[in-house]
Amino acid sequence: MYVQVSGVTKTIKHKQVLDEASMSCEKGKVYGLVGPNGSGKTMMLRTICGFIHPDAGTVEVGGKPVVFNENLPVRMGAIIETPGFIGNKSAMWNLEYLAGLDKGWDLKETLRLLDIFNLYKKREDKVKSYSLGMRQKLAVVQALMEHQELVLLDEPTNGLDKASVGVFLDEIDRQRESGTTVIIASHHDDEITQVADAVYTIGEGRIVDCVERSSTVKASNGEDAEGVGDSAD
Ligand SMILES: Nc1ncnc2c1ncn2[C@@H]1O[C@H](COP(=O)(O)OP(=O)(O)OP(=O)(O)O)[C@@H](O)[C@H]1O
Repeated sequence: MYVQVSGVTKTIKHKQVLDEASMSCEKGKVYGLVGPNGSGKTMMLRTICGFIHPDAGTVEVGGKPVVFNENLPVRMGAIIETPGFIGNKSAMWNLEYLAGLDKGWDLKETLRLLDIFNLYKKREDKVKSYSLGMRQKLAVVQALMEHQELVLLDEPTNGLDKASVGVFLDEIDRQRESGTTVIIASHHDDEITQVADAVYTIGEGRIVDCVERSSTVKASNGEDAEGVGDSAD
């Protein structure tokens, strides 16, 4: 498995935000992560990034352990929480700045992504002049522009118009074809159903279900069961 989260438990300020949560993701597949507000979707993504230190359990990406503040997944792009762009600088400046010295950054790919999301002509405009949806699309461009192996997206279509959602879903298909593993946390079930190879459901910090598009259910504990919608535990 490319991503392996095993029995992660985390308590923050006396609240258990993850409760022995486990999920696994194959390379080159797209996963949905759904669940009610406060169920732990963002916490799960932060755990995979190595942004939180679990009280128990382990995370591995690409066969390497992810350790808080030490070993973070290297080939990873993400939108987690509100994307932080510098408003007084142009979109292009922000993308180049965030790309830093990463050898994976690809100008041609970045311009292609700006183009498909209708931002190409506005790439030299200051980000503070961008609308909410435009900023969100810029964040998607930033998460995808470096040919990452793993992309984690928290509510990536928030604020996007219908046409832009379509462009986004097509782009995720393209990412899958190029071998990227994508995990999308979302409340938009219709979009997730359309694009994901498998959908994990989280409730009160526990992964409670995993439904694969092939209609075979594979529980997070590794057991197989037949039929869509069966519980994972
Ligand atoms: N810094 C924090 N301190 C204490 N509790 C927190 C903190 N951050 C998140 N939580 C709690 O962790 C739980 C999981 O939050 P999380 O943000 O992962 O939920 P979510 O599923 O992403 O929700 P939403 O759909 O609203 O985005 C919630 O109960 C939330 O109140």
